[in-house]
Amino acid sequence: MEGKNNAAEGASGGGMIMAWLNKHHTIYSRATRHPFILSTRDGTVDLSSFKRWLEQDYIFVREFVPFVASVLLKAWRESEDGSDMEVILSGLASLNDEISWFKKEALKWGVLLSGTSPQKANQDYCRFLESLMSSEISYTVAITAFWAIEAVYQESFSLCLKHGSRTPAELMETCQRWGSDSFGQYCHSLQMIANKRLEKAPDYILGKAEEAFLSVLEHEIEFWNMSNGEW
Ligand SMILES: Cc1ncc(CO)c(N)n1
Repeated sequence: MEGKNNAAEGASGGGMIMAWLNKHHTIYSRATRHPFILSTRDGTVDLSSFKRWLEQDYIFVREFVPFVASVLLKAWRESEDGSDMEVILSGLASLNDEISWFKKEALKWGVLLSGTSPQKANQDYCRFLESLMSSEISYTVAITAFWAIEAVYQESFSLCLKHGSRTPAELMETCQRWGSDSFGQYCHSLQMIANKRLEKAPDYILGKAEEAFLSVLEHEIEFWNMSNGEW
């Protein structure tokens, strides 16, 4: 029988992704416990870093939309499971809300979004996203990268909401956007989809998916570095 395990495995966080998270624990922690996040949690974050992050992430999210659309298209073409599309579509829909949120937040901080250009780390990350949009990249690799991109933000910002954190009140909305339980649920659904695909994937696809996962982590670290003004 096929599909005997998914619910149980997902619930225990098993599968290939859990294996990778263990294997690549060090770099994963560098992406999810970056000094930028730790200083947000401790309330010592430099507000000019936060503003730089806000301005740059707005540019990133606009580029992220066509990437997610490309994953949706691949799901439609390659997945037999109709529920994959619904999860990806919900992600795409929430990006619409997110873009409005960035504009509102920028206004609050006096950050001008119209005249800004992407810094190098952002450009590199966006170029990487573009490479994943190619029709030559399989759904399995694309959904794995998509999960990783969302998971890094979830894991990072949820740290700033944990008991005992001293996140400044004016940064709470940002942390809740990605650190909330509902965003966590969504990431969990993406993880289950990715695991289900990886389970059936041939070795060469597994290799490419692992490589994409690691590239996401490297780009995320560079993105935080850039926000902190270290470039
Ligand atoms: C750089 C970056 N990574 C991940 C996310 C999550 O959507 C984001 N908004 N920005």
